[in-house]
Amino acid sequence: MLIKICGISTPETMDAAVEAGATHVGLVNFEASPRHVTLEAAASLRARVPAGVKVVLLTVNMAPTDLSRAVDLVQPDVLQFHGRETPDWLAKLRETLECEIWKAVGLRDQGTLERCRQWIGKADRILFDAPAKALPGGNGEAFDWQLLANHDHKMDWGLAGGLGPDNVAEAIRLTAAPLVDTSSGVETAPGQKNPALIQSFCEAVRGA
Ligand SMILES: O=C(O)c1ccccc1N[C@@H]1O[C@H](COP(=O)(O)O)[C@@H](O)[C@H]1O
Repeated sequence: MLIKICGISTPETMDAAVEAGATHVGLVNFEASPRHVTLEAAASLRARVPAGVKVVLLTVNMAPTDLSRAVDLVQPDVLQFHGRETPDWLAKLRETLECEIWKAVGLRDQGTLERCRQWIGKADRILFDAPAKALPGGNGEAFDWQLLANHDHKMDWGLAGGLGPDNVAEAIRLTAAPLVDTSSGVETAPGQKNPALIQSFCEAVRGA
């Protein structure tokens, strides 16, 4: 089971996520987010992560020139796109970059789920999240997990949106998600990650 702890912004919480057994750690470069880190800060946090744990750099509608600087500086294992990026652009990035390309999609209904087929062969993984609100993600909102129950997935995928230590086991049971992703659910306030909550989340996933 893959576990992503996203929106990490301090060395202490990065170390806590690694020690708790996260397989992926996420850094958010998006100024409107309470979890925003500059690319320089992201590079410095990235340097603490041991081989074997993958670093995910999350961006939203980033300009191509800025993206190439971000990749050079941070050297992520995964780029997570959380905006209105097009399938063709991501497919091109997938061909030219060494890192994995993930696309986050706000899952509203069955129609959205069907339209997600457009990402097959264009992204390495699709991340199902709650529909956008004030922010495109990171709102701590869950969506109707029943939409994914027994769904015939045609590409790698993961589950995000409002997951925390108290509901992640149920989410896995209902959806059989191979990867779970949390941000708000392991915080005491927006942007304030908590090591004990990170630990509880990882234990709940492993116990599911
Ligand atoms: O975390 C943010 O602030 C954020 C900003 C813009 C886009 C995505 C963002 N977060 C990602 O959204 C999902 C769900 O987060 P949550 O657990 O509901 O808070 C996750 O991938 C976050 O990393």
